[in-house]
Amino acid sequence: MAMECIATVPQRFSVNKAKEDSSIFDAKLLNQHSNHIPQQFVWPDHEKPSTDVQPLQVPLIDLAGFLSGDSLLVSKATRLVSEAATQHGFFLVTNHGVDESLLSRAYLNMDSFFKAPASEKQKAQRKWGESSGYASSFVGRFSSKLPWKETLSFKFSPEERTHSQTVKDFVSEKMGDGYEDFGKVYQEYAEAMNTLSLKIMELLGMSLGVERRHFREFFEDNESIFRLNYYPQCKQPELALGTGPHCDPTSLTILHQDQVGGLQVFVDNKWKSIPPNPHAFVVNIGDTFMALTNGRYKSCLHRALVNSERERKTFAFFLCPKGDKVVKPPEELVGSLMSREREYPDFTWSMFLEFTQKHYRADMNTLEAFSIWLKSRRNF
Ligand SMILES: C=C1C[C@]23C[C@H]1CC[C@H]2[C@]1(C)CCC[C@@](C)(C(=O)O)[C@H]1[C@@H]3C(=O)O
Ligand SMILES: O=C(O)CCC(=O)C(=O)O
Ligand SMILES: [Fe+2]
Repeated sequence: MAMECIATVPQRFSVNKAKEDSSIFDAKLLNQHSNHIPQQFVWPDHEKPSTDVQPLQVPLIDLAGFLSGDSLLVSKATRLVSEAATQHGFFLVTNHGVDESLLSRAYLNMDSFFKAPASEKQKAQRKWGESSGYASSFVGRFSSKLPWKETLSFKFSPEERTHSQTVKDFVSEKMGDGYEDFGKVYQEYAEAMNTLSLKIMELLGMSLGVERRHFREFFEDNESIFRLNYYPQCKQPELALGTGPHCDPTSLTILHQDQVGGLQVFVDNKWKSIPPNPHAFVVNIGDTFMALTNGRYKSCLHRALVNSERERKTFAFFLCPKGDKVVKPPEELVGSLMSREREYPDFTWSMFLEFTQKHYRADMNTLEAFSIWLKSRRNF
């Protein structure tokens, strides 16, 4: 069984809520001036990367086959998704309809941003408590176990709902002239992820035996997060982590990884790798969707390693419901039919997101810690 997200002691944010000082983490400087990484980036022994890691057997779902309506292909896709989502929450999607040239433009633009001077990147500096903007290793947000990465995160809502291009507008507002193409390519990428995620929601709905449109309609007016993960080379990769062990608090993650590799999932008490496949997206269930299925589909522990030879780049699209929507499972997944009592309280994504941005560093226990926090607030 995979290590699904369960309860223990919550982690706290560092006391210092001052503006993040991203100048402390400049990997180029760190890599040039020392053979040792700063102590804040060294993880405890029990969390350091392990070496002898086997690949996880993850099903490859043919999305076009599912959408074709061919009954054999539909039943194969729903069976594979149901098995994977029940066990460890990860599956691969191919024949996804996302244009390969869009992917290559997205990788090219990523290089140009993350290789720019810190002063340029800081134009989009993420503010404390905000989920969008540029952040380098979250210096100032956390005081230890810092991830060896820089990130640029955007809020995304479908244009037909907001009548605005949220990603493109963010780039033009924060970065100004010279970033028109940059904003355009990531607006297009986020829109492609939105389309793909709603198709996957149809597949998930059918695999759970609920109405095909149930979850698609729940997420149509989503308020999602699109994040670029840039993992610089690291001189001591055996001591560091690009992204620490966690379950995604969001609903569904659609990840594209470059050819470097480093994503691992904790299944059957062992870390297992998900090797790169340029033609497929890695899809995983998040905490919020686990709650929407009353615990039937699992949000599981995963992490990202770094290496000393090559930088690593990934795109993570985190599908999230509209912030004020109540997250509760459909009747079919609760009560006598399924003989399952409610696993989690009703909540809204905006409260859960605020919990992860202001009170609790997402790890393997986020949803349980949030449930406890919610109950304590509701008792007052
Ligand atoms: C809602 C979110 C919080 C994080 C980004 C999205 C989904 C994944 C979360 C995260 C990646 C889990 C590991 C810790 C974290 C702090 C990180 O390493 O980036 C998390 C993100 C965040 O809080 O910014
Ligand atoms: O970059 C990766 O391989 C995984 C990143 C991740 O899990 C995340 O950003 O939530
Ligand atoms: Fe993740």
